[in-house]
Amino acid sequence: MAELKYISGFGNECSSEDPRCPGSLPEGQNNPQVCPYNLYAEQLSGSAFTCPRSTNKRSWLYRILPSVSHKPFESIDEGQVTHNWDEVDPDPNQLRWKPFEIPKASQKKVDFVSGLHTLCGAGDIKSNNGLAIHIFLCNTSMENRCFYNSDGDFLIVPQKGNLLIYTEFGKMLVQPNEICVIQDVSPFNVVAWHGNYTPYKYNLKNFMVINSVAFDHASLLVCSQDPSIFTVLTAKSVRPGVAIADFVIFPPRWGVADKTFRPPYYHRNCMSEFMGLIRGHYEAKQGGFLPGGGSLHSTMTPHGPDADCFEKASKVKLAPERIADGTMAFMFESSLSLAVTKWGLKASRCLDENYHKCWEPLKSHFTPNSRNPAEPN
Ligand SMILES: O=C(O)Cc1cc(O)ccc1O
Ligand SMILES: [Fe+2]
Repeated sequence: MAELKYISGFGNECSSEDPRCPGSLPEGQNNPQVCPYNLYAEQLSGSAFTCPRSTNKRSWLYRILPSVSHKPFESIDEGQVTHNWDEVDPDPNQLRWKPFEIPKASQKKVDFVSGLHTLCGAGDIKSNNGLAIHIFLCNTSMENRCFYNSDGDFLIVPQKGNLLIYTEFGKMLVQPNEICVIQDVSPFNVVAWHGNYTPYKYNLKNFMVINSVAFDHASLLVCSQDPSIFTVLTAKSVRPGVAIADFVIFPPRWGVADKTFRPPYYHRNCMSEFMGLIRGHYEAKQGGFLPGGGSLHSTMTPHGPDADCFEKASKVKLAPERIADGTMAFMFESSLSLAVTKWGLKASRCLDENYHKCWEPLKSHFTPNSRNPAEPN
Protein backbone atom coordinates (compact mmCIF):
# COMPACT_ATOMS: atom_id res chain seq x y z
CA MET A 1 0.00 0.00 0.00
CA ALA A 2 1.21 3.50 -0.85
CA GLU A 3 2.58 5.42 2.12
CA LEU A 4 -0.19 7.30 3.91
CA LYS A 5 0.00 11.07 4.26
CA TYR A 6 -1.41 12.68 7.38
CA ILE A 7 -2.67 16.19 8.15
CA SER A 8 -0.98 17.47 11.31
CA GLY A 9 -2.32 19.47 14.24
CA PHE A 10 -4.39 18.53 17.29
CA GLY A 11 -7.89 20.03 17.29
CA ASN A 12 -7.11 22.12 14.21
CA GLU A 13 -9.60 22.99 11.51
CA CYS A 14 -8.54 20.60 8.73
CA SER A 15 -9.85 19.84 5.27
CA SER A 16 -9.35 17.24 2.60
CA GLU A 17 -10.52 16.54 -0.92
CA ASP A 18 -10.26 13.41 -2.97
CA PRO A 19 -7.65 14.41 -5.59
CA ARG A 20 -9.89 12.86 -8.24
CA CYS A 21 -12.53 15.52 -7.51
CA PRO A 22 -10.77 18.89 -7.23
CA GLY A 23 -13.06 21.60 -5.89
CA SER A 24 -15.39 19.17 -4.14
CA LEU A 25 -15.33 21.29 -0.96
CA PRO A 26 -17.90 24.08 -1.35
CA GLU A 27 -16.37 27.54 -1.19
CA GLY A 28 -17.45 30.05 1.44
CA GLN A 29 -20.36 28.04 2.84
CA ASN A 30 -21.08 24.59 4.20
CA ASN A 31 -24.49 23.82 2.85
CA PRO A 32 -25.01 25.10 -0.71
CA GLN A 33 -28.29 24.45 -2.44
CA VAL A 34 -26.46 22.05 -4.72
CA CYS A 35 -22.98 20.83 -3.74
CA PRO A 36 -20.08 20.50 -6.19
CA TYR A 37 -20.23 17.19 -8.05
CA ASN A 38 -23.83 16.86 -6.78
CA LEU A 39 -22.59 15.47 -3.48
CA TYR A 40 -24.67 15.42 -0.33
CA ALA A 41 -23.59 17.74 2.51
CA GLU A 42 -23.73 16.13 5.95
CA GLN A 43 -22.71 17.51 9.32
CA LEU A 44 -21.16 15.40 12.09
CA SER A 45 -21.32 17.17 15.44
CA GLY A 46 -19.18 16.30 18.45
CA SER A 47 -20.52 18.99 20.75
CA ALA A 48 -23.96 20.44 21.44
CA PHE A 49 -24.91 23.19 18.99
CA THR A 50 -25.07 25.53 21.95
CA CYS A 51 -21.44 25.05 23.06
CA PRO A 52 -19.33 28.20 22.93
CA ARG A 53 -17.35 28.50 19.72
CA SER A 54 -14.05 27.63 21.45
CA THR A 55 -15.38 24.19 22.42
CA ASN A 56 -17.51 23.58 19.36
CA LYS A 57 -16.57 20.41 17.48
CA ARG A 58 -18.07 19.59 14.13
CA SER A 59 -17.12 18.51 10.64
CA TRP A 60 -18.83 18.74 7.30
CA LEU A 61 -18.66 15.79 4.95
CA TYR A 62 -19.49 15.79 1.26
CA ARG A 63 -20.56 12.31 0.30
CA ILE A 64 -22.01 10.35 -2.56
CA LEU A 65 -24.96 9.30 -0.38
CA PRO A 66 -25.81 10.55 3.11
CA SER A 67 -25.23 8.20 6.06
CA VAL A 68 -28.95 7.87 6.57
CA SER A 69 -29.27 5.79 3.43
CA HIS A 70 -28.57 2.51 5.21
CA LYS A 71 -30.72 -0.54 5.81
CA PRO A 72 -32.41 -0.77 9.25
CA PHE A 73 -30.04 -1.75 12.05
CA GLU A 74 -30.33 -5.30 13.33
CA SER A 75 -28.92 -6.64 16.54
CA ILE A 76 -26.08 -9.12 16.35
CA ASP A 77 -25.27 -11.60 19.03
CA GLU A 78 -21.56 -11.95 19.35
CA GLY A 79 -18.60 -10.69 21.25
CA GLN A 80 -18.25 -10.05 24.93
CA VAL A 81 -19.32 -6.43 25.02
CA THR A 82 -21.46 -5.34 27.94
CA HIS A 83 -22.51 -2.29 29.87
CA ASN A 84 -23.88 -4.30 32.77
CA TRP A 85 -21.77 -3.17 35.70
CA ASP A 86 -23.61 -5.39 38.17
CA GLU A 87 -22.53 -8.75 36.76
CA VAL A 88 -20.36 -9.50 39.76
CA ASP A 89 -20.23 -8.22 43.32
CA PRO A 90 -18.10 -5.10 43.78
CA ASP A 91 -14.46 -6.17 44.15
CA PRO A 92 -12.15 -3.81 46.01
CA ASN A 93 -9.12 -6.08 45.58
CA GLN A 94 -6.07 -5.11 43.61
CA LEU A 95 -6.56 -6.87 40.28
CA ARG A 96 -3.94 -7.77 37.73
CA TRP A 97 -4.22 -9.65 34.47
CA LYS A 98 -1.55 -11.66 32.71
CA PRO A 99 -1.22 -10.88 28.99
CA PHE A 100 -4.57 -11.49 27.35
CA GLU A 101 -4.50 -14.31 24.82
CA ILE A 102 -4.97 -13.47 21.16
CA PRO A 103 -6.93 -16.31 19.51
CA LYS A 104 -5.10 -18.24 16.79
CA ALA A 105 -6.40 -17.49 13.28
CA SER A 106 -5.96 -21.16 12.39
CA GLN A 107 -8.56 -22.02 15.04
CA LYS A 108 -11.05 -19.19 14.66
CA LYS A 109 -10.99 -15.96 12.70
CA VAL A 110 -11.83 -13.06 14.96
CA ASP A 111 -12.01 -9.48 13.73
CA PHE A 112 -11.84 -6.25 15.73
CA VAL A 113 -15.56 -6.12 16.50
CA SER A 114 -15.94 -9.78 17.47
CA GLY A 115 -12.72 -9.46 19.46
CA LEU A 116 -13.96 -6.74 21.81
CA HIS A 117 -14.19 -7.90 25.43
CA THR A 118 -15.42 -5.55 28.13
CA LEU A 119 -13.13 -5.72 31.14
CA CYS A 120 -14.57 -3.04 33.39
CA GLY A 121 -16.51 0.17 33.38
CA ALA A 122 -19.03 2.42 35.04
CA GLY A 123 -21.75 4.85 34.16
CA ASP A 124 -24.70 4.91 31.94
CA ILE A 125 -24.92 4.95 28.18
CA LYS A 126 -28.30 6.63 28.08
CA SER A 127 -27.17 9.65 30.03
CA ASN A 128 -23.89 9.68 28.08
CA ASN A 129 -21.85 9.62 31.22
CA GLY A 130 -19.44 6.82 31.76
CA LEU A 131 -16.47 4.83 30.68
CA ALA A 132 -15.83 1.27 29.53
CA ILE A 133 -12.49 -0.45 29.09
CA HIS A 134 -12.46 -3.19 26.47
CA ILE A 135 -9.64 -5.52 25.52
CA PHE A 136 -9.52 -6.20 21.78
CA LEU A 137 -8.18 -9.61 20.83
CA CYS A 138 -8.33 -10.16 17.09
CA ASN A 139 -6.42 -11.95 14.38
CA THR A 140 -8.10 -10.97 11.14
CA SER A 141 -9.26 -7.90 9.21
CA MET A 142 -12.84 -6.73 9.10
CA GLU A 143 -14.35 -7.71 5.78
CA ASN A 144 -17.60 -6.36 4.41
CA ARG A 145 -18.46 -4.79 7.68
CA CYS A 146 -17.75 -1.58 9.46
CA PHE A 147 -18.27 -0.27 12.91
CA TYR A 148 -19.31 2.88 14.69
CA ASN A 149 -19.55 3.70 18.34
CA SER A 150 -22.40 6.02 19.14
CA ASP A 151 -21.88 5.66 22.89
CA GLY A 152 -18.71 7.68 23.08
CA ASP A 153 -15.23 8.41 21.84
CA PHE A 154 -13.09 5.38 21.22
CA LEU A 155 -9.44 5.62 22.25
CA ILE A 156 -7.48 2.67 20.86
CA VAL A 157 -4.13 1.68 22.36
CA PRO A 158 -2.64 -1.17 20.31
CA GLN A 159 -0.04 -3.33 22.02
CA LYS A 160 0.75 -5.93 19.37
CA GLY A 161 0.34 -5.82 15.60
CA ASN A 162 -0.66 -2.92 13.38
CA LEU A 163 -4.14 -1.56 12.78
CA LEU A 164 -4.99 -0.16 9.37
CA ILE A 165 -8.15 1.78 10.11
CA TYR A 166 -10.44 2.93 7.32
CA THR A 167 -12.53 5.86 8.49
CA GLU A 168 -14.82 8.10 6.54
CA PHE A 169 -12.15 10.82 6.90
CA GLY A 170 -9.41 8.63 5.44
CA LYS A 171 -7.05 5.85 6.43
CA MET A 172 -4.76 5.60 9.45
CA LEU A 173 -2.06 3.09 10.17
CA VAL A 174 -1.76 2.77 13.94
CA GLN A 175 1.17 0.85 15.39
CA PRO A 176 2.18 -0.06 18.94
CA ASN A 177 3.33 3.06 20.82
CA GLU A 178 0.79 5.08 18.84
CA ILE A 179 -2.80 5.72 19.88
CA CYS A 180 -5.83 6.86 17.94
CA VAL A 181 -9.26 8.27 18.66
CA ILE A 182 -12.16 7.42 16.29
CA GLN A 183 -16.17 7.23 16.03
CA ASP A 184 -16.83 7.02 12.75
CA VAL A 185 -19.52 5.87 10.51
CA SER A 186 -17.84 4.20 7.63
CA PRO A 187 -19.67 3.63 4.47
CA PHE A 188 -16.65 4.93 2.62
CA ASN A 189 -18.28 7.34 0.24
CA VAL A 190 -16.88 10.67 1.42
CA VAL A 191 -15.29 12.77 -1.32
CA ALA A 192 -14.35 15.84 0.73
CA TRP A 193 -14.58 17.09 4.27
CA HIS A 194 -13.56 19.92 6.53
CA GLY A 195 -13.86 20.58 10.25
CA ASN A 196 -12.33 20.04 13.66
CA TYR A 197 -14.12 16.83 14.64
CA THR A 198 -12.07 14.07 13.05
CA PRO A 199 -10.30 10.86 13.99
CA TYR A 200 -6.65 11.26 14.84
CA LYS A 201 -3.58 9.32 15.81
CA TYR A 202 -0.59 10.26 17.91
CA ASN A 203 2.82 8.77 18.45
CA LEU A 204 3.49 8.56 22.17
CA LYS A 205 7.21 9.09 21.62
CA ASN A 206 6.38 12.72 20.82
CA PHE A 207 4.93 13.41 24.26
CA MET A 208 7.08 15.93 26.14
CA VAL A 209 7.13 14.70 29.67
CA ILE A 210 8.13 16.86 32.64
CA ASN A 211 9.39 15.80 36.04
CA SER A 212 10.85 17.08 39.33
CA VAL A 213 14.24 18.73 39.06
CA ALA A 214 14.64 19.34 42.81
CA PHE A 215 12.98 16.88 45.16
CA ASP A 216 9.83 14.84 45.68
CA HIS A 217 7.73 13.10 43.22
CA ALA A 218 4.41 14.18 44.66
CA SER A 219 4.47 16.84 47.27
CA LEU A 220 1.22 17.76 48.92
CA LEU A 221 -0.40 21.09 48.15
CA VAL A 222 2.39 22.69 46.19
CA CYS A 223 3.82 21.67 42.89
CA SER A 224 2.24 18.29 42.75
CA GLN A 225 4.31 16.01 40.52
CA ASP A 226 1.75 13.24 40.48
CA PRO A 227 0.84 11.45 37.25
CA SER A 228 -1.24 14.41 36.11
CA ILE A 229 2.01 15.70 34.59
CA PHE A 230 1.93 12.65 32.31
CA THR A 231 -1.61 13.28 31.02
CA VAL A 232 -1.87 13.04 27.24
CA LEU A 233 -5.66 13.25 26.77
CA THR A 234 -8.59 14.10 29.02
CA ALA A 235 -12.25 13.18 28.71
CA LYS A 236 -13.73 15.88 30.93
CA SER A 237 -16.65 15.43 33.29
CA VAL A 238 -18.96 18.28 34.22
CA ARG A 239 -16.88 18.91 37.36
CA PRO A 240 -13.95 21.20 36.51
CA GLY A 241 -10.62 19.38 36.86
CA VAL A 242 -12.24 15.98 37.44
CA ALA A 243 -12.01 13.62 34.50
CA ILE A 244 -14.29 10.87 33.27
CA ALA A 245 -10.92 9.52 32.14
CA ASP A 246 -7.41 10.86 31.80
CA PHE A 247 -5.08 8.98 29.48
CA VAL A 248 -1.69 9.05 31.16
CA ILE A 249 1.62 7.58 30.03
CA PHE A 250 4.88 6.70 31.80
CA PRO A 251 7.43 7.16 29.03
CA PRO A 252 11.24 6.99 29.10
CA ARG A 253 12.64 10.03 30.93
CA TRP A 254 15.29 11.26 33.38
CA GLY A 255 14.98 10.81 37.14
CA VAL A 256 17.02 13.44 38.98
CA ALA A 257 15.12 14.21 42.20
CA ASP A 258 17.37 14.55 45.28
CA LYS A 259 16.65 12.94 48.70
CA THR A 260 13.53 11.37 47.21
CA PHE A 261 11.93 7.97 46.94
CA ARG A 262 11.63 8.13 43.18
CA PRO A 263 9.24 5.34 42.13
CA PRO A 264 5.47 5.79 42.52
CA TYR A 265 4.61 6.18 46.20
CA TYR A 266 2.07 4.08 48.11
CA HIS A 267 -1.36 5.54 47.77
CA ARG A 268 -5.12 5.21 47.97
CA ASN A 269 -6.84 7.23 45.33
CA CYS A 270 -10.35 8.65 45.10
CA MET A 271 -9.99 7.99 41.37
CA SER A 272 -9.84 4.51 39.74
CA GLU A 273 -6.71 3.44 37.90
CA PHE A 274 -6.54 0.95 35.04
CA MET A 275 -2.98 0.38 33.85
CA GLY A 276 -1.52 -1.40 30.84
CA LEU A 277 1.92 -1.94 29.41
CA ILE A 278 2.72 -1.55 25.73
CA ARG A 279 6.33 -2.64 26.05
CA GLY A 280 9.16 -3.06 28.55
CA HIS A 281 8.40 -3.03 32.25
CA TYR A 282 6.85 -0.67 34.78
CA GLU A 283 9.16 0.93 37.30
CA ALA A 284 7.02 0.06 40.36
CA LYS A 285 6.61 -3.62 39.39
CA GLN A 286 9.55 -5.16 37.58
CA GLY A 287 7.95 -8.60 37.56
CA GLY A 288 4.40 -9.81 37.03
CA PHE A 289 3.04 -6.78 35.20
CA LEU A 290 3.66 -7.72 31.58
CA PRO A 291 3.13 -6.17 28.15
CA GLY A 292 -0.36 -7.03 26.97
CA GLY A 293 -1.67 -7.47 30.51
CA GLY A 294 -3.35 -4.96 32.77
CA SER A 295 -4.15 -3.97 36.33
CA LEU A 296 -7.06 -2.29 38.06
CA HIS A 297 -6.94 -0.42 41.34
CA SER A 298 -10.41 0.92 41.78
CA THR A 299 -11.52 3.75 44.02
CA MET A 300 -9.54 3.86 47.29
CA THR A 301 -7.88 0.47 46.75
CA PRO A 302 -4.39 0.75 48.23
CA HIS A 303 -1.44 0.03 45.98
CA GLY A 304 2.13 1.03 45.22
CA PRO A 305 5.56 -0.39 44.52
CA ASP A 306 6.19 -4.05 45.12
CA ALA A 307 8.45 -5.09 47.98
CA ASP A 308 11.52 -5.47 45.79
CA CYS A 309 11.09 -2.02 44.26
CA PHE A 310 10.64 -0.46 47.71
CA GLU A 311 13.81 -2.03 49.11
CA LYS A 312 15.96 -1.09 46.13
CA ALA A 313 14.67 2.46 45.75
CA SER A 314 15.07 3.15 49.49
CA LYS A 315 18.73 2.13 49.39
CA VAL A 316 19.95 3.28 46.03
CA LYS A 317 22.54 6.06 45.85
CA LEU A 318 20.69 8.84 44.06
CA ALA A 319 22.23 10.02 40.81
CA PRO A 320 20.66 11.19 37.58
CA GLU A 321 19.34 8.06 35.91
CA ARG A 322 17.38 7.09 32.86
CA ILE A 323 13.99 5.75 33.89
CA ALA A 324 11.96 3.35 31.82
CA ASP A 325 14.14 3.34 28.68
CA GLY A 326 12.54 1.18 26.00
CA THR A 327 9.28 0.97 27.91
CA MET A 328 5.80 2.46 27.70
CA ALA A 329 3.18 2.02 30.42
CA PHE A 330 -0.17 3.79 30.36
CA MET A 331 -3.07 4.45 32.68
CA PHE A 332 -6.72 5.41 32.41
CA GLU A 333 -7.44 7.42 35.54
CA SER A 334 -11.16 7.85 36.12
CA SER A 335 -13.38 9.57 38.65
CA LEU A 336 -15.80 6.66 38.22
CA SER A 337 -15.63 3.55 40.35
CA LEU A 338 -14.92 0.90 37.74
CA ALA A 339 -16.76 -2.42 38.09
CA VAL A 340 -15.22 -5.57 36.64
CA THR A 341 -17.16 -7.87 34.30
CA LYS A 342 -17.58 -11.64 34.49
CA TRP A 343 -15.23 -11.91 31.53
CA GLY A 344 -12.59 -9.93 33.39
CA LEU A 345 -12.83 -12.01 36.55
CA LYS A 346 -13.36 -15.44 35.07
CA ALA A 347 -13.79 -16.04 31.35
CA SER A 348 -10.61 -14.24 30.31
CA ARG A 349 -8.69 -16.80 32.41
CA CYS A 350 -5.93 -14.22 32.76
CA LEU A 351 -6.58 -12.89 36.26
CA ASP A 352 -3.37 -13.17 38.26
CA GLU A 353 -4.43 -14.88 41.50
CA ASN A 354 -1.04 -14.13 43.03
CA TYR A 355 -0.96 -10.38 42.49
CA HIS A 356 -1.35 -9.51 46.18
CA LYS A 357 1.78 -11.56 46.93
CA CYS A 358 4.04 -8.88 45.46
CA TRP A 359 3.44 -6.84 48.64
CA GLU A 360 3.64 -9.76 51.10
CA PRO A 361 7.42 -9.49 51.65
CA LEU A 362 7.11 -5.85 52.78
CA LYS A 363 8.48 -5.67 56.27
CA SER A 364 8.38 -3.08 59.00
CA HIS A 365 11.51 -0.91 59.14
CA PHE A 366 10.21 1.14 62.04
CA THR A 367 13.00 2.24 64.38
CA PRO A 368 11.31 3.76 67.46
CA ASN A 369 14.62 4.83 69.01
CA SER A 370 16.27 6.42 66.06
CA ARG A 371 14.67 9.30 64.22
CA ASN A 372 17.17 9.74 61.41
CA PRO A 373 17.40 7.02 58.82
CA ALA A 374 20.87 5.90 57.84
CA GLU A 375 22.26 7.53 54.71
CA PRO A 376 22.25 5.14 51.74
CA ASN A 377 25.77 3.92 50.94
O1 LIG B 1 -0.29 3.44 40.66
C1 LIG B 1 0.55 3.71 39.83
O2 LIG B 1 1.58 3.06 39.68
C2 LIG B 1 0.39 4.98 39.01
C3 LIG B 1 0.82 6.15 39.80
C4 LIG B 1 2.11 6.59 39.73
C5 LIG B 1 2.55 7.62 40.52
O3 LIG B 1 3.81 8.01 40.42
C6 LIG B 1 1.69 8.22 41.41
C7 LIG B 1 0.37 7.81 41.48
C8 LIG B 1 -0.06 6.76 40.68
O4 LIG B 1 -1.33 6.33 40.72
FE1 LIG C 1 -1.83 4.45 41.43
